[in-house]
Amino acid sequence: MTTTEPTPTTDAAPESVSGAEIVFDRVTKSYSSQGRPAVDSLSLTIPAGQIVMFVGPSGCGKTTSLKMINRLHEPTSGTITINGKDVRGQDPDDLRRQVGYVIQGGSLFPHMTVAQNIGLVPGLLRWDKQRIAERVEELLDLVGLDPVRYRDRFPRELSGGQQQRVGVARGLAADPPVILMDEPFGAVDPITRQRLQDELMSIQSELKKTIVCVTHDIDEAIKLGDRILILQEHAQIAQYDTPEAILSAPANEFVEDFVGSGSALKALSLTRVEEVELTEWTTATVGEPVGPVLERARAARQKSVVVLDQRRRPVDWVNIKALTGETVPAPVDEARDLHQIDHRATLNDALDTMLVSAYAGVIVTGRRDQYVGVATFEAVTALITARNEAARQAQEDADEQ
Ligand SMILES: Nc1ncnc2c1ncn2[C@@H]1O[C@H](COP(=O)(O)OP(=O)(O)OP(=O)(O)O)[C@@H](O)[C@H]1O
Repeated sequence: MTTTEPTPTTDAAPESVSGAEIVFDRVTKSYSSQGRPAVDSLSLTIPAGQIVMFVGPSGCGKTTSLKMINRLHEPTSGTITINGKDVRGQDPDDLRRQVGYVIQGGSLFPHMTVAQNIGLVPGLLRWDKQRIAERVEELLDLVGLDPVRYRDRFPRELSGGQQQRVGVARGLAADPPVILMDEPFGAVDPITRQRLQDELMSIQSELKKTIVCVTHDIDEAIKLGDRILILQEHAQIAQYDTPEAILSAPANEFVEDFVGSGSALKALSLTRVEEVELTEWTTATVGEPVGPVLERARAARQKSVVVLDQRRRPVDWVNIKALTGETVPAPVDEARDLHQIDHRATLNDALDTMLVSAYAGVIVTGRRDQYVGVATFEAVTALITARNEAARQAQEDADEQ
């Protein structure tokens, strides 16, 4: 066992970062006295405020490594520190305050309401009732669930994606600097998965936590990770780098195989919708008189309008012919899927979403799900063409040298 702890970081973290640095120093975990350890002397620094994705073949030690951070597993030797403090020396309550934990399906307690599930850790930390209630409201809002509608429901009354959102809210409840996620979006359909990934990125842009996330899905790792840790058997590091670096310069054959073919296509996962030139679609607010809305739509030569709620969140996308009343109505079917995407979603996501959208475009949202514009099919394909052309040109230049 090592006796020297890594020195705590002395650099003051930028104010906007609320995450903490995690350092693995020669961490080993043996499940039995025979054979090579599941995790064999892993050393790694996870920078404060970043998302680091753990990927690798089944059984390579991803989950074991993750669970040693919050002491669900104890290392056989080596140390893990969070902001310089050895996790093993810490009081379990302190550790819970510092480390949120989100797993597949949300793993909510079925006999507890949404509010009780989210308030669980704050309750253990003996926050008063009022403070817990306020925190629950705030978090439901953050993960895109209306507190009034959802706080008193039981998990069985929620869809898989909603349960997962509540799971994320629960992980964030005590405002921990570190969040651990184990296959958090593994159990939902592809579109919901994409939506949840977008939400996570949007939350992270506000909160700047340190997020360590285990996934089987290399595309998810490329999309979400500031850095990706690719592990081989016994948690040996094959490569630990940014998605861009891993795609453009895989460290060895193992990484090349793991990342797979179609790197050009994968590069689409690195391009964000915010880079697309968005179209300013005509918008209307629920309850607003219809007359001026129709005038605006006609002036813009558009046959449909995006309807927003009072907080500028899209709630409907309607043909102007449907606006026959005096005021803009609230949507009939509140649960209708608008196929909107977050501005940090990837071009791949945008194309997937367009395939199921009624219009040749998707609504793009920004902070707190607020409307920013519409990405049209033409604008997305124009950007893809431009990117491909630039990549081709770069390849030609490289070949010439
Ligand atoms: N509680 C345990 N007791 C004994 N062996 C274990 C235990 N947990 C994990 N292992 C073994 O340790 C190794 C690493 O397992 P781990 O779950 O960390 O891998 P993983 O990379 O997360 O795998 P997967 O992607 O399949 O979830 C595997 O060989 C596994 O069989």
